[in-house]
Amino acid sequence: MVQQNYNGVTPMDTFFPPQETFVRQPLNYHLYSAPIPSERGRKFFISDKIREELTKRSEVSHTAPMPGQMLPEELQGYHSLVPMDSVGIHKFSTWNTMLYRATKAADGVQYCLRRIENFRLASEAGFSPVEQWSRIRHPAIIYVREAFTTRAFGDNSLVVVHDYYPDAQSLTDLYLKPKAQYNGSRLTHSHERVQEATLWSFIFQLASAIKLVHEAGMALRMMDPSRILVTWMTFEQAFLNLCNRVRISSCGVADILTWEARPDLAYMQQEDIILFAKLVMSLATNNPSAVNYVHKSMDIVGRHYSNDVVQVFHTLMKPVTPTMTIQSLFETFGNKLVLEMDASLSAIDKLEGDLQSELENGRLVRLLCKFGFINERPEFDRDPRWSETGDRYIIKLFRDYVFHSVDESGNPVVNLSHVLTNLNKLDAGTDERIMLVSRDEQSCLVVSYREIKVCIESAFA
Ligand SMILES: Nc1ncnc2c1ncn2[C@@H]1O[C@H](COP(=O)(O)OP(=O)(O)OP(=O)(O)O)[C@@H](O)[C@H]1O
Repeated sequence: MVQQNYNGVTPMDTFFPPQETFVRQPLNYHLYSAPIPSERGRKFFISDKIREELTKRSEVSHTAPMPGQMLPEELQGYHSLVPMDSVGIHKFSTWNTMLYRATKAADGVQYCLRRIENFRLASEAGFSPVEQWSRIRHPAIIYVREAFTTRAFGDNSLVVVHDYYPDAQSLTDLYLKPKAQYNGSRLTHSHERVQEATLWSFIFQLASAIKLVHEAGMALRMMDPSRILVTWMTFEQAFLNLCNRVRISSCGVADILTWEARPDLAYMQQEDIILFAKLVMSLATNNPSAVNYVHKSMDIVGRHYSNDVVQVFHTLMKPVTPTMTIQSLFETFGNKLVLEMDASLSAIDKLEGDLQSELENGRLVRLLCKFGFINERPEFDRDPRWSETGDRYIIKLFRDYVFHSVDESGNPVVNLSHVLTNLNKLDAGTDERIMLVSRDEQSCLVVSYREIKVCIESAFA
């Protein structure tokens, strides 16, 4: 490393003329960052809805297993297994499957483990699809991590590991199962209709996933609404169709279960398009078997959706020919795709705005921790000089000024802006002066934030 003194002079300067001295400007980040232009209004923290949603996810990802479940303690580097829902056994074609959330010891991240009971792998080559799937990266496909067989559950189980999205809900749960509602005094059951903008968003995300998979020389092989998970929903009506994120789960499982050395790829890809058509029709009509009543279903679609959606159905419902590809569907999308792109850009802006409003919090928490370390230390309880003299006295008065102010009738002042403004000015060490008065009003000090900051630094040290 080159030695440098305060004037920026290095031994090399003997050969070069002196450089202009660099004057370091103080960072001016003591006030909350301005909101991004597209944000309406100014707010200090992320919106309540997003906070609620994120908290719910965090809660779901921390649930403990019900007692009395005989689960392996450790499984190929995964631990803390928790069955993912109360339903227990699910069916994957004819196989019984169970879903677990588990933490991987190597990275501490939670994953979704799908266990297929009593499965015997005919040959190691049966795992080759997992390798292919692990190369597929698409925002609408849940990433396939690995697969292995195990006897840890007391049988021969196959386990396929996918990324885990806490609190994800399937399209079946959201749109194909009737929801109970009280209508006056009567209990009624109704479906939630998919809004047109949301339907488009689902169509684009899934069609784009199919396109990528087909271009990689593979097939999805299942597009069941119970396997398509919604991992993020629109919260604010004003931002209709923002952030409705769908992801295809369980990719690769069907390939292992029905492994063939030479699969008929063209046939499987055409099957994908048929399955996709069935899925979209089920969603648009809230009916899982809509495809069995095409005329009636098209009638419902025509009544609730625009001509552009009907056009998509006409393309999807055309008799499948060997030359038909998912690309032909993209040709019908037209400017709807542009609208979807605009919507996702707005979604990014919105999240960026929310991120920005949380930007300063970490810094303030660090400052509050410092206060916590300094104020009211029990080991100095018997030494009143600890907080009644010198630096610590100023810190104590400042703490009282920020947190324990009272109004003229003696009621506590609970004003978050007062706290945030003062902590920010303290953190920046501004030259502005404030008057600190002791509780008994016997002493009064006028100090700058810069001086208080120095006191805190030295008391902490
Ligand atoms: N990767 C994942 N991350 C988070 N949750 C998941 C994941 N995969 C599945 N789930 C959750 O587990 C539930 C059950 O998933 P599964 O794929 O078994 O579908 P299912 O509705 O049970 O269908 P079936 O009964 O036909 O098996 C999903 O609805 C979803 O809530």
